[in-house]
Amino acid sequence: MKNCIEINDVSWYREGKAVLKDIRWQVEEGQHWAILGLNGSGKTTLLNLLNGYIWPTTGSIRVLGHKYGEVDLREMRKSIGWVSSSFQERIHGNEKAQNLVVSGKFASIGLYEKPMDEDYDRAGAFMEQLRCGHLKDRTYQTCSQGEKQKLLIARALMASPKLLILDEATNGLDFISKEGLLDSIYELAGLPDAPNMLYVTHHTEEILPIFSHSLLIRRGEVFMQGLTQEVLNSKDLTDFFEMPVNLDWNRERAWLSRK
Ligand SMILES: Nc1ncnc2c1ncn2[C@@H]1O[C@H](COP(=O)(O)OP(=O)(O)OP(=O)(O)O)[C@@H](O)[C@H]1O
Repeated sequence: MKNCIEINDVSWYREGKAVLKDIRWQVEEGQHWAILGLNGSGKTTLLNLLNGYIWPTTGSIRVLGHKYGEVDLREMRKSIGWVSSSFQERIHGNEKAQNLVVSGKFASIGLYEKPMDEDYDRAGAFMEQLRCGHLKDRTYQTCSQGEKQKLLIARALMASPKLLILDEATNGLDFISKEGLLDSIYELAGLPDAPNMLYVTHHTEEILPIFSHSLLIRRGEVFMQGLTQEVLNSKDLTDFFEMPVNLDWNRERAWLSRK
């Protein structure tokens, strides 16, 4: 089995302290992982390393078979989709939803190259898949938070990424919108040529059964990693959060409450 991600003994220091320390993590091709960590634990730093926006102080990184340092990162990033709610602020509000999605093919914000009819057809198909096809002629700024997230995922899919990072994708969504988005993410995993997905979240109950593995990060270090069903349990999460918690599995999702 080939590895999609190999992070070997990676540390990243800033201001004399380790923001990430001795990270060892491997994601096999075809696996989908959840990444769980408290605020400031180092998740965004890890994603920045994966995308080559920052460089490890020590250790090595290999993504999709390419060792960082020996590969053109701009080319690499075309294979990595990163959907983050913070990215929403960088979108021109008066962009038409359909054009925003199509622009994902060129991995740029705004349309600079002339798309072809088939690009619009593909964009339309992804929008249908994510149940936001009806928005195609709407401007981005008139879409709700949940609709914007779906458009950004459709946009990321246009580049046919091999790795898709969903970074706090449900931020600001109400219950119905959140569950709708989770349904769409679940369905994405079932598509032929589905990308490997990483799902970064603060909420255990959002970790769908497709995320077979989980990585728990605490204070810049890997606290635990492995099969989600094994990693997510009351005892280990009590240690992880340093607060007594109960974890109940219901409909293959892990619901956390305070003891
Ligand atoms: N360039 C930097 N210089 C100094 N400290 C940094 C730098 N970047 C991140 N940090 C610190 O490293 C820690 C981890 O930050 P990071 O953004 O990776 O956390 P996170 O897990 O993504 O948090 P959140 O869930 O709140 O987004 C934080 O304490 C942050 O202040």
